[in-house]
Amino acid sequence: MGSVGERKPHAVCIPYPAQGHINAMLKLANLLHFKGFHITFVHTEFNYKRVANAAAAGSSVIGSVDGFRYEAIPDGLPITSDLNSSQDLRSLCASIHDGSLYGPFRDLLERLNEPSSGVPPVTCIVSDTFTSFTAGVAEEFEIPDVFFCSMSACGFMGFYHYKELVERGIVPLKSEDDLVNGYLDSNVIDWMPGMPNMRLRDLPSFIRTTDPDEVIFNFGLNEAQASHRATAIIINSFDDLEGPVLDEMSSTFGAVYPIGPLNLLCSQAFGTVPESARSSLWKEDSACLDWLEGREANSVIYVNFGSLATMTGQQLTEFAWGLANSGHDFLWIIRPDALVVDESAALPREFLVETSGRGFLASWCPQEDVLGHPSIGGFLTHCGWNSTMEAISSGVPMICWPFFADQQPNCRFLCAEWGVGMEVDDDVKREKVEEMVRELLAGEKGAEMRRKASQWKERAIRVTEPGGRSFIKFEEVVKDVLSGGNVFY
Ligand SMILES: O=c1ccn([C@@H]2O[C@H](COP(=O)(O)OP(=O)(O)O[C@H]3O[C@H](CO)[C@@H](O)[C@H](O)[C@H]3O)[C@@H](O)[C@H]2O)c(=O)[nH]1
Repeated sequence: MGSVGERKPHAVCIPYPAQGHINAMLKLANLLHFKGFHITFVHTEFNYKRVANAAAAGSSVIGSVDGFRYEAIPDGLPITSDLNSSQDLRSLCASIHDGSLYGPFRDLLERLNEPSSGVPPVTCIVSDTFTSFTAGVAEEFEIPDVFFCSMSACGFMGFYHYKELVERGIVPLKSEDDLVNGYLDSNVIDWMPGMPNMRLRDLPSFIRTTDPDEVIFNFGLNEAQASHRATAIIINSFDDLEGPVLDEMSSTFGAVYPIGPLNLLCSQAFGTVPESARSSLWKEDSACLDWLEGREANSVIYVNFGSLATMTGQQLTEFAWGLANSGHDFLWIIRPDALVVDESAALPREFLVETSGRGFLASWCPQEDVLGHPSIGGFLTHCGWNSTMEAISSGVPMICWPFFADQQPNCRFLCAEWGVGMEVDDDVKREKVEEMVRELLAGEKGAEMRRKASQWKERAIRVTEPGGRSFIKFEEVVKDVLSGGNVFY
């Protein structure tokens, strides 16, 4: 690494190529840029096209600014022309596992290090915990590779414990019946430190298989174990929220730096989340913010299941009538690719008539602005970790419908540990949705959850302010690890 004042340090940031991971990594990259790093942010070619497409509509940023450049590398999968659809997760995991990104990523670093590249030599890699192949590249170039965990600690450690679940003969499940006969609910795991009373159903969802070769289960197992190769781990969480699990992570991996909520750390540094951290893969519809303007405080339920969750026509209909029958106003985001295609998946006309004037539908929105709007009284969410952190940062209580991956442990902690969530069954029923929306927006339990949510908000703000734990941890990882001990800012 160049010495103080000679050359800028240069971090190459590579997220796992999906929206939730990209958003969080881009915030971290902006913070490092703010600290004086030259940044190369690496998308896959497909996502680069999608971000560029959304950028044309003002929903994202892709153009290079001083000292912050984007690059694209192939991921080994065919590039489809449908820029509104996410890639198939199983194929993506298989392709990453097979090493498709390794060569292109290595070649990129070599190119960046050529004197003619016009950028400083690469001094560190910041890579997603689920793109651990970068550790091999970092060893070759003899630079640190700091892993960034865009998940919760409980989610990540859930994946880490996959190995022991296999060793103990718990996963794969013995029979398909175990998926439906209550087995996942009645089996409580008591040996995961910091994660009390976890039922099997609360673990990252890929354990729900009888196939020992299940692709995503094995991908999650291997990637989490590979985090032992990281120089250090940065995580978008904070001590107050996940203390015991973070302690366990630290004793397992050594240097762990909780710096979340990243959205607040960014607002703290820049006054707001900067334009350059906008990375939507879909075009945003900002008209919903105008619509929210006319509503009373805490009166609207916001419904959004993130960038990957899909639902059947049946589930769509149950949610629709649950919202309609609650009598409350709602803002519902349904992505163009959110519906399972072989179902009859359109919103019933009667529902649209019934809710005319008190519902707003859109396909993607500026979520952080929405959650920060005073009219929002509750969030019906899939419990993706960014959504969870953004809701906590805004003091918004949640109804949880976890779809997959780390969303199950996030839901468990939201409901059982942090007191700001209530869970809808996998098998969603309109009566339950109606009851929960009413309870959340107008009931006593909802009021108590709102009170707790606003306490979490205060704590989240405190830890990201100067002198707060996350603020300090960020300063430490920059100084001690990413800049190799050199103070350059
Ligand atoms: O209309 C929308 C919907 C979402 N978002 C943003 O998109 C991100 C969504 O992230 P997240 O809530 O984490 O959900 P996923 O997109 O599903 O994220 C994936 O990545 C997360 C981080 O690793 C995991 O926690 C999830 O389980 C995984 O599905 C958030 O920053 C939202 O603010 C928008 O801006 N507008």
